[in-house]
Amino acid sequence: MNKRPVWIKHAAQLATIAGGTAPRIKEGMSDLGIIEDGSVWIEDGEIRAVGTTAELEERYGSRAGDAEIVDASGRLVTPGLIDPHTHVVYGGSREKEFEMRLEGATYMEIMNAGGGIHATARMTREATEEELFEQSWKRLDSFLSHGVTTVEGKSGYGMDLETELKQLRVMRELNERHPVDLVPTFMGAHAVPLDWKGREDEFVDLLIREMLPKVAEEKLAQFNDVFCEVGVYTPDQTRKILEAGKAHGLIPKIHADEIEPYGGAELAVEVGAISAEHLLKASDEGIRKMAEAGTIACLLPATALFLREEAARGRDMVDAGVPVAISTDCNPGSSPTTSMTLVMNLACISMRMTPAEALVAATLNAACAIGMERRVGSIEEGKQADLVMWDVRNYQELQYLFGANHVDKVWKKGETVVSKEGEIRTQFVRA
Ligand SMILES: N=CN[C@@H](CCC(=O)O)C(=O)O
Ligand SMILES: [Zn+2]
Repeated sequence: MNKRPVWIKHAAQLATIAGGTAPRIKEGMSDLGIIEDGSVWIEDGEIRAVGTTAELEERYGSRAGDAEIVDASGRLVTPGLIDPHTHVVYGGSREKEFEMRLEGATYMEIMNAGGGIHATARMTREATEEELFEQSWKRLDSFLSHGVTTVEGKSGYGMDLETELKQLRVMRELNERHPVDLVPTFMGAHAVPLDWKGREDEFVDLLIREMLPKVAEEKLAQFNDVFCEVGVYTPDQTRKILEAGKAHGLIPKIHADEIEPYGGAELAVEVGAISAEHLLKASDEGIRKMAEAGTIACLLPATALFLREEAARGRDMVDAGVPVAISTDCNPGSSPTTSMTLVMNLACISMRMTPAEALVAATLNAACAIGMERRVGSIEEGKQADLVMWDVRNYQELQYLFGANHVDKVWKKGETVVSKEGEIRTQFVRA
């Protein structure tokens, strides 16, 4: 824990996103609570005060000598970004499938032939806990370097009790030892294991009978997710798994309407899911129901890009009143990226969300999608001091200068965990 307070001063724009813990909808998604010449006082890992630099001078000026002072002149400061949907703990890599897809194979063809999720499951089963820990640690470092301070992670590359528990235990240890907060989700129903093909209902029963109770007993997950998709789990099987999870205190999430329209958005509402993920093919009725119920749409535009699919209808969802969050979906098959900045850029470019909406979707609404809204997602007194200073002047520039990493500094619980000062060593000399 940083013993000295940190005083961030003179931010050109401090995007606080302050004002309540409910997910933002409609115009609320454009309200960034910007303070110009903004200032934040951080102490004991918490945000203690937020205001203009002049206001904080009055309150803390006498203590300036005790503090580490950070001059944020000309820069944007935001809450740490939050990634509410990842498959960050996995073994191996699938770059050959990427090539196969470019040569014409589809994602589902590769998976049905025993590749895809099954290939990663084989590599994850073979990996030791130490190997998974080390590989995933590096990915969490990469998230941090992109300004992401909280990440959700799913199991699902085992689909047998032993490997599911192994993935979840690795996540627990990462959460304890890595600065990033890692929020765990059980996803034993990520695919139908190859040796259970044709006996899907029996596998669902096994998952409910053996896996869910063990995961719950060891308190290894907060959420329960299912890949509800044509050729994977039907809506009925999904409902059964999620209802059983609820009885163990696990909150439902659904990979819904990703490849084919399948009533996944409607089912998310019916089972009281906190969020529905993907939604590329969600129906108008599903979107309407999600808006009515306040179910969060977790949209994954980098996945759509990487699979060369049309992105979800982010603009329509925001306009319909659905609370929208965005995420990398970091995984080895459909989105091997850790860049939430790219995801924000794509939210604007592929889904016609505005720069402000994209930032809310990657902070407060993302926090709400994983039940972390009381601790993170905005810059407010009492919240965890997770912040990013960006080398851009305003929030529009962050989305406009796309494809680059503009992170300058990242604080996690008040500690500097990324600092790019002096990283580039060229020297500009005017001719
Ligand atoms: N669609 C299902 N699951 C993951 C992909 C997992 C993989 O291909 O390894 C997703 O969310 O995109
Ligand atoms: Zn996913």
